[in-house]
Amino acid sequence: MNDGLTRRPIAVTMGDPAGVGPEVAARAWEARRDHALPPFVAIGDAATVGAVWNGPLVRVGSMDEVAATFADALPVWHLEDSGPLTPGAPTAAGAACALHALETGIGLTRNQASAALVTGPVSKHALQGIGYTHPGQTEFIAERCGVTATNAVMMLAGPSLRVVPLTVHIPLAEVPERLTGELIVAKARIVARGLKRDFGIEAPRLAIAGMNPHAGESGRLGDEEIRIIAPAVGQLVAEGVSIDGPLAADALFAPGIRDQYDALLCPYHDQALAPFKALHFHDGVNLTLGLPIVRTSPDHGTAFNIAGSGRADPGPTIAAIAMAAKLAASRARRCVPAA
Ligand SMILES: NC(=O)C1=CN([C@@H]2O[C@H](COP(=O)(O)OP(=O)(O)OC[C@H]3O[C@@H](n4cnc5c(N)ncnc54)[C@H](O)[C@@H]3O)[C@@H](O)[C@H]2O)C=CC1
Ligand SMILES: NCC(=O)COP(=O)(O)O
Repeated sequence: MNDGLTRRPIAVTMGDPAGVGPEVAARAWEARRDHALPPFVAIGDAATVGAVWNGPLVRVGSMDEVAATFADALPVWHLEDSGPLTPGAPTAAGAACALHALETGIGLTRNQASAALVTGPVSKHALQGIGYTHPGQTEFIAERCGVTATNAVMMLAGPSLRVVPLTVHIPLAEVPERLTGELIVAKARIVARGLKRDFGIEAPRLAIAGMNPHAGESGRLGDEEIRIIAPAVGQLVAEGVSIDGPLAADALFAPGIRDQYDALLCPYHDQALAPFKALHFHDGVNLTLGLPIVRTSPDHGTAFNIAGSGRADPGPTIAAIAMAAKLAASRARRCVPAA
């Protein structure tokens, strides 16, 4: 990474102040040399880091300051006092701070002050309590970038597996009506493009899981595979996308089968994320394809049950920062336009 664009620091939001976000950001900084992490700035309430971590931190207000201080202290872009803090006990003021941090991180990355955005874990429930209407951070970032929610594609990526939930934060009962051919085609195209542009895979191989047991058993166990998934696969193949399926989801994740593909597309959230976390809970990254900016996130939530106890593993945050830097460098090398 030796050009001006990739030397820009990375913006890391700390998420909900009562969650593990502040401590994993701080512990990622501690691991900066071991993992060759680029300079990054933690965005949120500086007091929340101080409450759970004894290391050196410095308040900054510009990316030049981040670059100048990162070697010796964790740079913190302090936004506001988020009120009395009890780790594990979210508050409305904390949710407001998390949202402010997200807005700030998006702004810094959209205007190219930072090379990439890494978002810390938020409580969707706490955010909704202050009027936030998006299902997650992905859709909010997409909206701020002028991208529709369908075209902002969640991917979970680890060293040995990439998965894409085609529907995300909706009740399971709504999956059959929300899983449409248009959705599958739109997301699969973005995944294929993202694997090429961000991961350098020239001919990506995709597979899509069936929604029902045994991929519907020829219609006996459900007909979404016949009505919706197979025609979408046919359209994608006709367009030149390499995609197999619908395949029985239980076997798709078996070693030797999953390894044949660069990404596995799954009709619903847990179908993708449960096997992914079984393999990559400690080094998995959530990233968003289809955006004009690079955005990654650790693959876990606020972990209120262990916040402040020192037990939170910073591994996923370290992986998210490292992947953000890699993707930003890859886009800079390829001179990918901001669109
Ligand atoms: N990217 C994001 O902002 C995400 C936010 N969430 C939100 O987080 C909240 C809690 O969700 P949960 O389903 O309980 O998931 P969670 O990931 O917060 O916790 C699930 C289990 O994993 C453990 N865990 C999580 N991160 C860990 C870490 N770094 N080291 C060690 N153990 C860890 C927790 O202690 C808990 O036992 C919800 O409000 C949810 O919306 C959930 C997933 C992602
Ligand atoms: N389960 C993944 C998750 O909750 C991440 O959502 P987002 O906040 O990144 O949209």
